[in-house]
Amino acid sequence: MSSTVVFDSVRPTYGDVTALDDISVAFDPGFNVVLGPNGAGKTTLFRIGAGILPPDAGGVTVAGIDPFADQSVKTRVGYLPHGTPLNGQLTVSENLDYWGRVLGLDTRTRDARIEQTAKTMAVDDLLDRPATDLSRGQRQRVTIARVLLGDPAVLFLDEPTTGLDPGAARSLRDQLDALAAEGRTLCYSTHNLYEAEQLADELTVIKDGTVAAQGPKDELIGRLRGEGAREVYLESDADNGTFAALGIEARESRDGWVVTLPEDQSVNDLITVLIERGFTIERVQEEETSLEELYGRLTGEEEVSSR
Ligand SMILES: Nc1ncnc2c1ncn2[C@@H]1O[C@H](COP(=O)(O)OP(=O)(O)OP(=O)(O)O)[C@@H](O)[C@H]1O
Repeated sequence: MSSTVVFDSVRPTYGDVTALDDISVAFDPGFNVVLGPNGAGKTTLFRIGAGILPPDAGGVTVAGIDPFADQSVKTRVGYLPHGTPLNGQLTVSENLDYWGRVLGLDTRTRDARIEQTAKTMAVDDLLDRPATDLSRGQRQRVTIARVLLGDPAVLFLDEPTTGLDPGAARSLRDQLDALAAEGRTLCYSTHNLYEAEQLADELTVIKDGTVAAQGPKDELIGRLRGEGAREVYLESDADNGTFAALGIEARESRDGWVVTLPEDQSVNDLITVLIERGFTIERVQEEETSLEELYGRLTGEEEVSSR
């Protein structure tokens, strides 16, 4: 069964604030990274998908079912809110057991799932520790083990690596990557463009309650690369007069030229013209367009990216 999540023209409001403006967007199995400035509407979208916040208009389906009409959503969909607390008075195992009860799992299933998810998230050696003793990274792994208890096909994870040190964040990302590779649908919000670039199969950028862009990560960045003027380094014996005659801005750099290609001109066209005029081209290097640049163009904002 496909575990695709489909939002169809959803419009949630908080009082007179319209958090999302008739958004239609779908998330397929794999790693879906959702980016957007503070207040863009990411958390709101996840809360709707998890069947927690009913929209005022529009609808959502998870694997074809309406999460607001069908209680099986509790085990089909896992939701990790930003800054999820654990009960510090209880051990890790008791926290997981409590959540298993909330999900309605029977004792045998609960025990089996606790053992399995604790292993998956590498917290099996922490089961008897009081939750209050855990480091932030350990706590975050336990909360994700908790989200996995119902064996959900769809996971909404709201900024799960915020506040983790680089090592803890990396190991958590590796574990989440493995979950996506199993065929689950991970919807993952972050403000960290480095991890978005590392993890995403599909990128969605939300701005002011609308979808500014969505697509496979490489395709989105590639699309941007084809837009606007861009710089290309050419190692060539061509001279400035030639570039000027072609109407192309160029400045000398190292053993060649940095040329600014207009939007409507391809590198191949330029190379062809230069070769026709008898010049040699030793090397061509196009500027890489980064996700940071894409994000900046789509949202008009600079995002802080912490590695
Ligand atoms: N409980 C609430 N009551 C009133 N307005 C809210 C509430 N929750 C969110 N909003 C508003 O809805 C909009 C979307 O907020 P949301 O939390 O979904 O954004 P976000 O993209 O997750 O932001 P962040 O990156 O800061 O977590 C914002 O304008 C926010 O102020």
